[in-house]
Amino acid sequence: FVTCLEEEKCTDSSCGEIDEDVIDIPLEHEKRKYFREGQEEVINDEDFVDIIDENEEEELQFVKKDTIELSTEDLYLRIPDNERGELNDIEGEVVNAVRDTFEFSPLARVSPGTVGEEANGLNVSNLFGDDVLDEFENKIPLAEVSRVSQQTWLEEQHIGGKFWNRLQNKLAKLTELPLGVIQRGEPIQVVSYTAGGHYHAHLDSVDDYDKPCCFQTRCGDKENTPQWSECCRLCRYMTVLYYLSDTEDGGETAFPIADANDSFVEEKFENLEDQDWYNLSYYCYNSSLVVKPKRGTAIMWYNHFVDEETGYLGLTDRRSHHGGCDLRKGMKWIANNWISGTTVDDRFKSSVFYDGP
Ligand SMILES: O=C(O)CCC(=O)C(=O)O
Ligand SMILES: [Fe+2]
Repeated sequence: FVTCLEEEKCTDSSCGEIDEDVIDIPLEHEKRKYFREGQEEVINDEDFVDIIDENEEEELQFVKKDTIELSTEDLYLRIPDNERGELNDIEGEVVNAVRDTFEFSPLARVSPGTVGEEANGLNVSNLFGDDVLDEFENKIPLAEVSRVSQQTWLEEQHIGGKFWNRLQNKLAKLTELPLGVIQRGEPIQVVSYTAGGHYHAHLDSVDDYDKPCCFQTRCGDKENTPQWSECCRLCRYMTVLYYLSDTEDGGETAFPIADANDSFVEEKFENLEDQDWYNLSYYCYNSSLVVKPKRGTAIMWYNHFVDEETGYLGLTDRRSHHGGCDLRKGMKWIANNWISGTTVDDRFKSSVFYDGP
């Protein structure tokens, strides 16, 4: 769809020429405000947001924290446990598609053969696989390795258009962003951890404003640009993280400085070396927000501020640092659904992940 929200930004004819997948939507919206201001608020029943899918009359609800360990109630949502709930679909269709691929022993996880391997039509990678190998050769403790996990990218073709569309519609309602914003985002990333696995605190997005957004960029002659490419920067406005499994022991998602005020954030970064608060193998439970994975639930948060002048993607919010704590037993499965945001200058640039209807 085409949106020309502010008349003066385009003439009638330039609007007419814009491809259907080009989006011009400032990012400010109700849920974000609710999130930012919600820290101090008591959440009443009537504040809960019901999101009804017009076609299927399913609903998503924001729920209170009685089912989970959370210090901030309003950023948690639960998808109903009914038999055909969205995440049960993900559990069935997505996880089954990749489960065989991911069933490596902890040792296989760091053997060269598993790095960038193709299996069941999916590319599996150990992110920082080579680093992990180096670390192992140098006998550096697992706790010092920033990420120990496996991940793969799921696209529409892997799980089918029907499911993909339903999920995107749900996300649009959930995030209160236009469907077009959801559609131009990256594929879904499925991540699994075995015992000892973790991902130390990090930002999902970056502030490297010399580079264009990866979701809008083709590097060299590549069809689209890998999310980790050097030529571009991640522009992940929001993260929606689905829990595809419970965890028996450990494996929480931690936000070490989620509730920090500005000066506290500065302090945390000034003394980073001393404090090492981002090392979740050691400091998971010092975090200001710790979420215990529960299958069929999801959390979402904002990685960026909205630029106050333009209403488009602003700087990253360092309070959104987060990661996965050490899993001590069994397996943990999650999926990341990143929602891309564009800067004002690139607002008419299309996404490499979406060709339009
Ligand atoms: O495993 C988790 O709970 C967090 C994962 C994460 O932050 C990521 O994959 O970017
Ligand atoms: Fe992350």
